[in-house]
Amino acid sequence: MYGAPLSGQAKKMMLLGSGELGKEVVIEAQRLGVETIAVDRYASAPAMQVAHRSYVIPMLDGEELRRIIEQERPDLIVPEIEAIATQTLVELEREGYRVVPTANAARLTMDREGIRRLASETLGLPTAKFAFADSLEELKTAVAEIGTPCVIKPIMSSSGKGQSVCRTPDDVETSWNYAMEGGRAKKTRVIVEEFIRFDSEITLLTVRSVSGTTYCAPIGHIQKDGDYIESWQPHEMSEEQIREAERIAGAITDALGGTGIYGVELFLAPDKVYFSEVSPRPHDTGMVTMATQDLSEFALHVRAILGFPIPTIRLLTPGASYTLKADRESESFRIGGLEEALSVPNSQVRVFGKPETKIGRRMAVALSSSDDVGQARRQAKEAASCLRIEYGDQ
Ligand SMILES: Nc1ncnc2c1ncn2[C@@H]1O[C@H](COP(=O)(O)OP(=O)(O)OP(=O)(O)O)[C@@H](O)[C@H]1O
Ligand SMILES: NCC(=O)N[C@@H]1O[C@H](COP(=O)([O-])[O-])[C@@H](O)[C@H]1O
Ligand SMILES: [Mg+2]
Repeated sequence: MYGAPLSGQAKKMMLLGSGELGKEVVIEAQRLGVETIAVDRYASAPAMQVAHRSYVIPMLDGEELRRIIEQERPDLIVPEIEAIATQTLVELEREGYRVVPTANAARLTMDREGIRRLASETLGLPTAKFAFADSLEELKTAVAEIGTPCVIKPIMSSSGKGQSVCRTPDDVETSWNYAMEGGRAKKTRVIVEEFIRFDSEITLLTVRSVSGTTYCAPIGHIQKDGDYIESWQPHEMSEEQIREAERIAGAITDALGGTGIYGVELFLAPDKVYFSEVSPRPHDTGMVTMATQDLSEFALHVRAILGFPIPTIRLLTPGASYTLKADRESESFRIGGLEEALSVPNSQVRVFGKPETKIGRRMAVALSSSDDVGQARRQAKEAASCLRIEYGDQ
């Protein structure tokens, strides 16, 4: 039971991170009458544009984070990005605040080392071989140990930032420099992973709620430079692959605990399913669920974290998503081509409303449905290709 937003008796949800995924979480929370507060490192972030109010703070600054949380006293603290002062969240949770799904899940997934050691060393889940390095010299040793090709990533980064494939020992220095430029926090540590030659990769959205653990239909996706371009649902898998994927997703989400949606990323190789990483929150590739499921991944997250039941999740139709990315840095731009994009059958568009473009920044997504997943993919790609960014000085 809770009162109306802004009445003083409302259920208050604070989002830490206010991108495109948070925007949809806020919309779903508001549908259930929740008061929403959006926080991020920059003004006019997508979720801020739809939340009841917002704050701009450096998200890795524990004191600032504590200051606004103590000022607002939210019922639910909902991390939406990884780069947050998660140690402060752990302390606040101890003091009685609710962090979604748990402060420990946010802490462990904030850096690749925490989650990889949990998955591989504690739970014994199958992963690529990995090693860590804190300097160029250490990296050379780690690459020699893992072998080439291998993938090098800052331990704190997302959407492929600072990630590269190191094909020969001569590439190590280039990869190191690239990781140092792309990391999100001032950390120099990197992970080196064996390069997995997978047939396909999926996100298995896993929902933990009072109704138990439920798996959505697998989402296939294609990534370029470590960032997602295209996703579709359902992805065709054998019974055996589905069983193994659910076993892995069940094990990692049980270990992280709490309630909410998790995006479990898996590589499907001919004879093996590999755990790659997990988001303790809605997943970018899961935006497709806005076109395919009766409850999108955002609706599921909100329902689960509010403690409401989720008796069933229905896949209503196959569908696909395709992203629009900027190719320049600008504060003066317009997004056009919506009329053409929306002329594609069974297609929708989400324009995120980000205030600035950056090279490779995701600005919008096209969503399509069809009885045939291949057709849905073609439609989403066509709709996205109609969208264009016109820069102010053009
Ligand atoms: N060990 C690997 N072998 C082969 N490909 C890999 C490996 N690690 C990552 N990749 C490729 O790079 C993509 C991005 O990697 P990863 O998910 O670790 O990065 P990220 O920055 O956390 O991305 P996001 O935030 O979008 O999840 C993967 O989805 C996969 O396509
Ligand atoms: N792979 C993670 C992911 O997609 N996260 C989503 O992107 C936003 C950051 O975008 P930005 O870098 O364009 O500000 C995050 O806030 C989240 O919504
Ligand atoms: Mg990933």
